[in-house]
Amino acid sequence: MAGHSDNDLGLPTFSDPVKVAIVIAPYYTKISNAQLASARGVLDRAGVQHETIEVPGSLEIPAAVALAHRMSNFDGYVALGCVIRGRTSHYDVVVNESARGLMLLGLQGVAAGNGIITVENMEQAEERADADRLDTAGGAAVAALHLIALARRFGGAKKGVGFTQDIQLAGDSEGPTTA
Ligand SMILES: Nc1c(NC[C@H](O)[C@H](O)[C@H](O)CO)[nH]c(=O)[nH]c1=O
Ligand SMILES: CC(=O)[C@@H](O)COP(=O)(O)O
Repeated sequence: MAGHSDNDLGLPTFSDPVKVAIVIAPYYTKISNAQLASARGVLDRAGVQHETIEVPGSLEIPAAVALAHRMSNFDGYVALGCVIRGRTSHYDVVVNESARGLMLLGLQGVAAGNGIITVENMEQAEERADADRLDTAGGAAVAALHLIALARRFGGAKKGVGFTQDIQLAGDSEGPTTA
């Protein structure tokens, strides 16, 4: 089990191939190496194909997910990063806007697990990146897989979730991008 949860949903199984993008901001090498190892381990155990996309910082992760979702054929995404509070309010910008971006994509039907660690110091980051302790990266990979399974269970739902409008992206002839 990842994080503080005492509930383990296990790994979903898939009858058709699944392709996942790990989108990582390797801001702190030791942390990102641990995150990658855990997330890749979960995806390998699930029998899922995956590839890794790197961006400079966590603030770029939602845009990278949106670009990949629009221009490639991934079934889901695992967002990995580590944001450690500094001496200004920039921490709040990075944390809040990366989370908001991923949530908005999720509400548009993008299957994304958020494994961006948001902490006060490196000690807290190490505890959350450690696969044998809080394992937030593994948890994000499991979350993405469950959202992919949900999308397939609903048959790749095409209509919106009711309170968001699918965004018609410029140049999209087939209509809004959905999962
Ligand atoms: N301080 C951290 C950052 N900051 C960089 C931003 O994410 C972004 O790349 C920059 O503002 C340019 O747009 N990013 C992290 O992932 N972690 C940090 O601790
Ligand atoms: C999360 C950040 O952007 C932060 O690390 C930057 O540090 P500072 O707020 O001291 O500029």
